Amino acid sequence: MKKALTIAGSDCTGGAGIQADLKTFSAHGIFGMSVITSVVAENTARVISYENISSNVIKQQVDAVFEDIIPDVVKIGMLSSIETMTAVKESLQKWAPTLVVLDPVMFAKNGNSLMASDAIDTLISEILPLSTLITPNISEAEKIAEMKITNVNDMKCAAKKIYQFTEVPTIIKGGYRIIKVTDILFDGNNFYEFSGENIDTKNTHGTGCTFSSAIASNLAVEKPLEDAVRDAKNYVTTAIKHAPSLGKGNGPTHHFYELYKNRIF
Ligand SMILES: Nc1ncnc2c1ncn2[C@@H]1O[C@H](COP(=O)(O)OP(=O)(O)O)[C@@H](O)[C@H]1O
Ligand SMILES: Cc1ncc(COP(=O)(O)OP(=O)(O)O)c(N)n1
Repeated sequence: MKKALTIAGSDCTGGAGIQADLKTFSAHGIFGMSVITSVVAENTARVISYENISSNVIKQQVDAVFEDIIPDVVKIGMLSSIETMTAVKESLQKWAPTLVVLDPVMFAKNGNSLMASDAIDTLISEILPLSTLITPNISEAEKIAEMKITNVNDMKCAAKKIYQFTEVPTIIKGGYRIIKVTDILFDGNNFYEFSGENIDTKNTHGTGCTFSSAIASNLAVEKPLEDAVRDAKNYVTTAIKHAPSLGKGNGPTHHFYELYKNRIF
């Protein structure tokens, strides 16, 4: 069985963060493991507060995983402070995982910040270059590439710019922010466009976490990058389409629709 590790924050309502990542790994038949960086008190409507786990405990969690069960892929989500980023950087340098999918989480969909504003430079200089794939949404890509993105051409320009200073393939998620739900991948040589059905729904809590974990799962089973992204796109589209409509805000998606669609409850 392939194994995946997520290094991310905990969403107590289960739609995003560590919880979404573990559900996505499981839905792909991957053994999931987790290192918690931050505990977030959040729901589908708001982020109430969060508290970061100490650097020591983050590093010890990573050591505990790697000295026993070596993951085939690492997915990174919420790293909210410079201290957290430094701890994760040191752990990655120590254990040198071959595949690292980085979702550079900065804000929750409801607009609440999940990363300190003084940490972005550290993210760019210390964490981005240690990744094998970066998966920003439009606003994250705007901050990393330092440019405004309003259309697919801007997405391409930003993905190329990020590649130029990181040498890491980058996929920019169009999500609901661009008219068409198109995601753009630049792998250093070519651009790839992934378009999916645009679902008119508010149930998109954790879509970024789910998408990047699905890509990580597909890379763990050695799918080529383009196939890994295409299959992850189909997975997240299905998960959004069949969301269970929970909560008062942006509800979570259905991570297990394909497994349970024929089951009568
Ligand atoms: N309403 C939607 N219909 C279909 N796909 C969507 C929708 N919203 C987001 N997606 C897809 O979900 C994935 C995650 O994107 P996004 O929601 O932008 O990430 P994030 O949660 O990081 O902001 C992308 O593949 C995006 O195209
Ligand atoms: C603990 C935690 N991590 C990440 C996020 C952001 O998740 P994302 O997939 O970008 O989706 P939204 O939550 O923004 O809908 C989070 N909310 N919590």
